[in-house]
Amino acid sequence: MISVEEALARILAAIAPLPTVRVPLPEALGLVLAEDVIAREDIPPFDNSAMDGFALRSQDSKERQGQPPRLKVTGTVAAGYVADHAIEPGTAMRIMTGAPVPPGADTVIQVELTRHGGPESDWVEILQEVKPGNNIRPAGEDMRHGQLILPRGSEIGAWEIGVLATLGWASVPVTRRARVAILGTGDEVIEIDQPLQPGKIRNSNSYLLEAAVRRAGAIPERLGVARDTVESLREKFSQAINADLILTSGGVSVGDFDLVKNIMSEQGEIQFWRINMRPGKPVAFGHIGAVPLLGLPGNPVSSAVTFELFGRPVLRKLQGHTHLLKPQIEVKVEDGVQERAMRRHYVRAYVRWQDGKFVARTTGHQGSHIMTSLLQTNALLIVPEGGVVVQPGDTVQAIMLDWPENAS
Ligand SMILES: Nc1nc2c(c(=O)[nH]1)N[C@H]1C(S)=C(S)[C@@H](COP(=O)(O)OP(=O)(O)OC[C@H]3O[C@@H](n4cnc5c(N)ncnc54)[C@H](O)[C@@H]3O)O[C@H]1N2
Ligand code: MOO
Repeated sequence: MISVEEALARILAAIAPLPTVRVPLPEALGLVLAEDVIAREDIPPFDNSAMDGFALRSQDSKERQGQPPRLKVTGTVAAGYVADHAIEPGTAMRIMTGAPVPPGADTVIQVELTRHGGPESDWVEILQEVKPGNNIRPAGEDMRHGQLILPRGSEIGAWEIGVLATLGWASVPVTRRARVAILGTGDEVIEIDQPLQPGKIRNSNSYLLEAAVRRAGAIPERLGVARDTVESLREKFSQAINADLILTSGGVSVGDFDLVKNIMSEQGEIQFWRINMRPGKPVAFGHIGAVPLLGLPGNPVSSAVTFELFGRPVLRKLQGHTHLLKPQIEVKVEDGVQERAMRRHYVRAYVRWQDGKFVARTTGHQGSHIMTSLLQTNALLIVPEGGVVVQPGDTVQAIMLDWPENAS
């Protein structure tokens, strides 16, 4: 049996990022930029007003003999339009937020600091002296033509989409999404819309994995369930040949019908199987032809947990991410973990912030068949190898499943 760290390192070493494609900007959410984004113009593109008010020359805002200066209003510049004349000494123009500053003006005073005769008024009194540049957002203040704005490798979130839209990137070069073939195995496993029969259980793993794959930004394809025969598995694997990753569940342990490993040796190679962890000991990794295959255990909780620990980082690496792993923090375990495991134990828990600390409560019975132990889980507590008991109030490391992956 190898350690979790060694397994992860060996799996990731066998994975390379997928090719680059160009996608429409809205579809780039969650993907990784494949080229540097360099501004091809200044942003803002022109000097513009930060306030609704009046554009004027700052000299004209100075008091005269204790009186506020009174200027002639020569027109209005609305956002989206350009003034058709310049500001001359002693004049001002009404200006709206976002409108280009007219030539001749070097400052803007907000409307609240003026007195005027209404929207059509041809005069305005300036009630406060304003400095040059006041309320003017200069061209290029945000981004300069030629400036590197987002380096390749950046993850595209909603805010990056906003920046790219600002620069007019209607389509974006990204590392493409991974296609993932998902295969259940086992004669006992039936489809979820079938009535239960003696000895049978529903194929929950394929659905859980499909959702988890989609949440990781990849494209899942469920191939159904292979019977416990070499022929059935061969037939299913032949459908997965164009995938970027094959995920199986079940059939990787030592039972008489655990045949996934046999097919891996027949059609590719097994790099390893069995990891010193609970749940999830019989994880297998290798290839079918050139396609990497991650064989997850059949027990549903084992399959869910090992997907988070190995499958998700694989998908992130395939999709060009450099931050692969969820952050770990120290938490205080309110209820403790009494179940002893000789393997490293990943205990499902809910972590909350309370009185200045992270506090965890486990989700109850931790058997690898207890689906309900996955509910209300937002963290995996790491109980070290060797049968360690965690007493109530003890501190352990927790992997925060809902937090974004770390720089690592
Ligand atoms: N003699 C040994 N037996 C077992 C060992 C061992 O070391 N020696 N390891 C146990 C552990 S730990 C695990 S985990 C399981 C993993 O076995 P497999 O990955 O080969 O999975 P199966 O035997 O096919 O199934 C295990 C369990 O999961 C249920 N299952 C399978 N597929 C699905 C599915 N798609 N949806 C829902 N549930 C599924 C299946 O019915 C079994 O109950 O092996 C132990 N045995
Ligand atoms: O590794 Mo198994 O996943 O303990 O149930």
